[in-house]
Amino acid sequence: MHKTTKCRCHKSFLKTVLSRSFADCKDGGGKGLKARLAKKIPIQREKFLGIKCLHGNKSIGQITVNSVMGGMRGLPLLFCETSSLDKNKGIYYRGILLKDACAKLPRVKEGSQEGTPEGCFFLLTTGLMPSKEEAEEVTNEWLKRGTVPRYCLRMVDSMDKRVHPMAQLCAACACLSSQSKFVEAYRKGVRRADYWEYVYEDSMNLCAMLPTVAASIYNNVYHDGEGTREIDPEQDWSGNFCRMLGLPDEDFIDLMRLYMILHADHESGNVSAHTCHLVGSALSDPFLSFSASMCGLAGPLHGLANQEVLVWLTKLREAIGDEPTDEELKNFIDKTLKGGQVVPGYGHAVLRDTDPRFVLQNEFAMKHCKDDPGVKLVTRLWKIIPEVLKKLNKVANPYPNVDAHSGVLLQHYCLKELQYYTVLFGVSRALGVLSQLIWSRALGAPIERPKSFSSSELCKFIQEADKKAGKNKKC
Ligand SMILES: CC(=O)SCCNC(=O)CCNC(=O)[C@H](O)C(C)(C)COP(=O)(O)OP(=O)(O)OC[C@H]1O[C@@H](n2cnc3c(N)ncnc32)[C@H](O)[C@@H]1OP(=O)(O)O
Ligand SMILES: O=C([O-])CC(=O)C(=O)O
Repeated sequence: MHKTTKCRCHKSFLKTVLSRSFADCKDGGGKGLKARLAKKIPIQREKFLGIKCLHGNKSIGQITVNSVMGGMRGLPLLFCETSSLDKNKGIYYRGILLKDACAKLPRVKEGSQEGTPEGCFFLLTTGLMPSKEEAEEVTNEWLKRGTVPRYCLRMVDSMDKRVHPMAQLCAACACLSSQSKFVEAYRKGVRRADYWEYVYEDSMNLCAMLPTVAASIYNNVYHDGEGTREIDPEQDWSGNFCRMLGLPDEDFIDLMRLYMILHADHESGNVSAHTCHLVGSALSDPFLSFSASMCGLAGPLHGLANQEVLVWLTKLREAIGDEPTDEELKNFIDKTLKGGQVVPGYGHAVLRDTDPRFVLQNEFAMKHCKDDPGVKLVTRLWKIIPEVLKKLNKVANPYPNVDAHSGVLLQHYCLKELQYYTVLFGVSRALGVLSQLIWSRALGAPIERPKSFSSSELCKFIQEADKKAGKNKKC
């Protein structure tokens, strides 16, 4: 928000601005992703400013003691242009239900049955469904920008194999910060209104480089550094990534395209997106902001849950085999719960039904590998685990989330190394959190800094509120 322009807004002008919808400017301006953004950003900036000037004092929620002590769950607090989560229907990318977005994204590669993550990035950033040519343009941009600087690869190559692949990803992305165009421009005193252009450049470069960085981590940890780092200009982003992982099977590349689209964005309150936004709000560059975001994704209650699911399924299969009875499954789940552990891949902070990202992966599995024992087991557990969790009478959402399915699909296509799975999630999440970061800088979002309370301050607050309400209890 630009303070100097705040007071000069004319109400009638602002009202006109607010009546325009984001999709109104379909022509988008010049060709290419950046030109389209350059055309849209001033319009959205006026709208953002207009909302703040005209309605800034309106209340849209209430803060309770639970909000402060309960992880801010459910508080309507954050701004997010790229996607929005409905607790029952799941995520909408730019107003389009994920399932429909997957269906509509253009199929770019001949023979491919899935859209491309590059097209998804175009959708998330511009708010427009790309044509085939526009999705291809992003692919070509990323092919041009994909070379990773030697010093970064040298650092990755020097990592001990015992360092978790997610810790390696965080380190590699932080080290790329020295490439930042944003840092360079900031040092030269670039105008605040132009920050977004440099954040855009960094974000495009980071997305382009991620497959090589991620595949190098994989090959170093699991294949003694064997494997190519060459980018093939005939392949798209996912094709190159799979080739570098040594898994060039066409169906697997299609799975990766789908996977990268499904895991990209989940509005801005989840741990990885919020972290990227928070760190970016201090004007840390996109490489550092993304690195911080990945530190959050690496937690077992968030992205690492997909690794935990496979660990849990492996233990289950070792204990009761590939085709256990329902009773045996229920007993195994009970044992997990009695051991004080959560059932990984189940539950969600916001969703209250089966995660559509789980369903979309299951649909892929039914098409390509329905007889795989892991897939069959995950499909059966989808019915059984909720029955058990419901009986606890405390789990807000007993249904599977995105992480409950991905592992068995990766196993089917021979990507067996569980500790690597969250890196794939991270590569995908870059598309969403970096799109959000471009928009945060484009709209001039300020530094994030909520107020905190100590327990005695909270008690004082409660006593005062009780006094006002005529009660007189001690905290
Ligand atoms: C990409 C993603 O991040 S999707 C989420 C991935 N994470 C997982 O799959 C891990 C397993 N799930 C969980 O731990 C939780 O469901 C979370 C972290 C996702 C959400 O947490 P919350 O919003 O606190 O869930 P909720 O309000 O339902 O929690 C209420 C209680 O149910 C428990 N609970 C929630 N989910 C589960 C589960 N899958 N298994 C067992 N218990 C659970 C909580 O631990 C909590 O118990 P407590 O009161 O004794 O502390
Ligand atoms: O929305 C959340 O809190 C977690 C999640 O599913 C995601 O980030 O994909």
